[in-house]
Amino acid sequence: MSRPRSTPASPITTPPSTATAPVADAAAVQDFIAAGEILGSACFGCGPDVPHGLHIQRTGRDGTTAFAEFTVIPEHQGAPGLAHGGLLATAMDEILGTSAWLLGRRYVTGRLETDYLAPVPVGSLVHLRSWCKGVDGRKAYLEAEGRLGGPDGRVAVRAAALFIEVPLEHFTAKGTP
Ligand SMILES: CCCCCCCCCCCCCCCC(=O)SCCNC(=O)CCNC(=O)[C@H](O)C(C)(C)COP(=O)(O)OP(=O)(O)OC[C@H]1O[C@@H](n2cnc3c(N)ncnc32)[C@H](O)[C@@H]1OP(=O)(O)O
Repeated sequence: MSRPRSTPASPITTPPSTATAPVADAAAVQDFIAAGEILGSACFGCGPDVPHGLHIQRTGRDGTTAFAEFTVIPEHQGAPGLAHGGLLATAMDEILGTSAWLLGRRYVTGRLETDYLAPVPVGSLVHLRSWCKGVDGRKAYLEAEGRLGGPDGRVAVRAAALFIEVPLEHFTAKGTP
């Protein structure tokens, strides 16, 4: 059996040689407030009004690196006593999206790749971190991880993603359900 790769990224989520270093936008926090007015409080990842949502709390940022945490509750269970893998991918998506928005533009997930390295028991406090590795036109290349036992504890889940910049209308225009 081969060992896990040192990065979760496939060629699709690896920045090409033409990518530039990410630059955090100082106005992004203000943009988040405007984004919050659009997104509301119903986000499954971070919305406070979703009864069994993840209730992810953003705890800080450093450049384009975003930090957050959430607690796995019984409603998040998959296999007995353990967090559902899809739910952990959702947590990765949320923290990746937060890092992408620190770039000061509007991004959505185009591709999400997730590695599960250790089981996450119900009751765990999961420490999330995400950072941007590069930007190439509308594409942003990001990675994320979720740790147990503290912000520098064991990595239980990690992800790589390609985010695509979109116009405001992506969120405001109503398509056909
Ligand atoms: C107090 C309140 C605080 C608020 C604080 C806010 C903070 C904010 C936190 C947000 C936290 C939530 C984070 C959740 C984030 C989601 O979960 S977003 C929801 C899930 N994602 C979606 O719904 C996206 C659905 N897909 C689409 O809408 C469209 O496919 C896209 C992604 C916009 C792209 O469509 P398009 O604009 O027509 O562009 P297109 O030409 O197809 O693609 C552009 C380029 O990207 C490439 N590409 C696109 N998709 C892919 C792919 N899957 N694989 C490879 N390449 C791809 C294309 O090949 C193309 O490449 P080039 O030809 O330019 O080289």
